[in-house]
Amino acid sequence: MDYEPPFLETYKTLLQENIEDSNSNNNDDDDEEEEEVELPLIDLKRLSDDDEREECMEEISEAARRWGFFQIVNHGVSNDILGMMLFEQMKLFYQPFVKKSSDNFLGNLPPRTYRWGNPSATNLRQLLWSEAFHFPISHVSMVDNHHKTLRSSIEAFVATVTPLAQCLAEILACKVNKMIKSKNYFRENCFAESCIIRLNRYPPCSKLLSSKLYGLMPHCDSSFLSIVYQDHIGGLELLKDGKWVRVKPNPGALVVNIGDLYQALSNGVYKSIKHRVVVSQKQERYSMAFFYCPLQDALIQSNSKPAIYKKFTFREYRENNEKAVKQTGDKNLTKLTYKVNPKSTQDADNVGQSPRNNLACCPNTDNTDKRVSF
Ligand SMILES: O=C(O)CCC(=O)C(=O)O
Ligand SMILES: [Fe+2]
Repeated sequence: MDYEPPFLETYKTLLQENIEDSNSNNNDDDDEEEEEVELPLIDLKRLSDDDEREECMEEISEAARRWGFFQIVNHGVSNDILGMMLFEQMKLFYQPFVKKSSDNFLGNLPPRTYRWGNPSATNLRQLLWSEAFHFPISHVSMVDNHHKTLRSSIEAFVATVTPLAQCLAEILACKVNKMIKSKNYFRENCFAESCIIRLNRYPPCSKLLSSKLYGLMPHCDSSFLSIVYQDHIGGLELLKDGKWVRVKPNPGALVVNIGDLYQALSNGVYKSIKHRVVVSQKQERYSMAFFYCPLQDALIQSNSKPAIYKKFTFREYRENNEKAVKQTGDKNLTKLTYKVNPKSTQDADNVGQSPRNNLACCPNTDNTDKRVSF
């Protein structure tokens, strides 16, 4: 199939060495089957009901504290838009590999808009059995007219998912006592153009390899929060109480997860949880992630005292992530370097301690404020 990236040819040596190695050591540590869990499911329709709104907001906050992950229905992003996105995504990935990987395939976009595998992998775990198109939203307008239905679908998706992300961010903020100084923090710092979208495809993978490599390595997202649409195949796993668990796929819902920026802003109340994607032996899988991010110079500083994290700008954080990936292969170390007291045990694993329900910046305390809607 001419659309598949040449994983086997490109990583031949790495694959041979590591497979021989693991066969002779018989040390496959991932034989154990992970437990499957259902993420807390939140019906956002309840936000429009005066009797249920408060309880629904509380559930969102609780899920973000305890799980760092939850799923939402009646979120306002229509099935038509999601269906169109999936259709466009499949059309894109089914283009021949030589075309997808050529310069200017989509127009005048930066070279790493399309990415696959991991050129710097030194072992199988780093290889990444996946391909992705990664667009800062500010680049979407540069997609040329050969792909205009892709461009218009992304624009329609972004137009509904950005207010959804802002609404969730504001609900989370109002549930942590005095977390941010201004109730307009997200409106002033996050815009559609500061966000990122990533279209993922995970090709099927042979039985021999599928247990030895990842579609996406364990990572935390750098966003405030991420909103993910996935198909029915499954493969997303997250670290829950120190153990990897499989997330039961629900294509009728969107998955929301807390990113590093929100963990820092909430002074560790909300958890940016490590997650990864494992690959299927039989079927390809699609997912689409929207990363709700601020402008590069936005300051991330929790107003809660004592602060667990030093203040930083998003630009600084991203640059340090890039350095950490180059030096150690693991961007997750960046979060630790921002801890005021790296030895302190008070962090995101120690959640649920802070005073709650001060609604000083809650979108609903001011009943005239109806800007947050679906
Ligand atoms: O494919 C998924 O379900 C998750 C994708 C993801 O974690 C990411 O793109 O950061
Ligand atoms: Fe992620």
